[in-house]
Amino acid sequence: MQPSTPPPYRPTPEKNAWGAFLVGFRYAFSGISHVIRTQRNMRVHIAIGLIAVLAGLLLGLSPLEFALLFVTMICVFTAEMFNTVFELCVDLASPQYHPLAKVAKDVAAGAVLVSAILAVLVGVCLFVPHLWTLLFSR
Ligand SMILES: Nc1ncnc2c1ncn2[C@@H]1O[C@H](COP(=O)(O)OP(=O)(O)OP(=O)(O)O)[C@@H](O)[C@H]1O
Repeated sequence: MQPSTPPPYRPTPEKNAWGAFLVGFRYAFSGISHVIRTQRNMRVHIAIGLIAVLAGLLLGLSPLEFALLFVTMICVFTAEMFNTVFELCVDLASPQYHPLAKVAKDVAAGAVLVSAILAVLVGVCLFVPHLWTLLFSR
């Protein structure tokens, strides 16, 4: 028996521009929720981000320092989200083992690692001076 091919994707047309705009948000939130539910690493990134924000509040980071912290956090979150996109696309295109599939997934995972290293470096630059002042200045 021939495997049945799924029907082609046809987006449902929205009645008006506002409807299309709001539906776009719904899809985007559904994507964010999917990554949080399915990716343990994403939950770890969020937890570390929240701890960093809390530490920033306690140590009195400046607005500019907070801006840098938020930019760095979003870099890590988006890297993890794109990593998930690549994993899903690779699994869709190549469910069997393929050397190119391996390279694609490894590079995507490498991008998350690079962004996480950046976050650690930024964290050190932001927090160490404040901790230093707190601990050693009288
Ligand atoms: N189709 C494939 N062909 C070749 N190698 C693959 C394939 N799928 C996965 N791999 C290899 O296995 C590794 C882990 O892949 P997997 O899809 O399990 O990602 P993961 O990092 O474990 O995902 P998650 O973030 O969901 O934990 C990839 O980095 C890649 O080296």
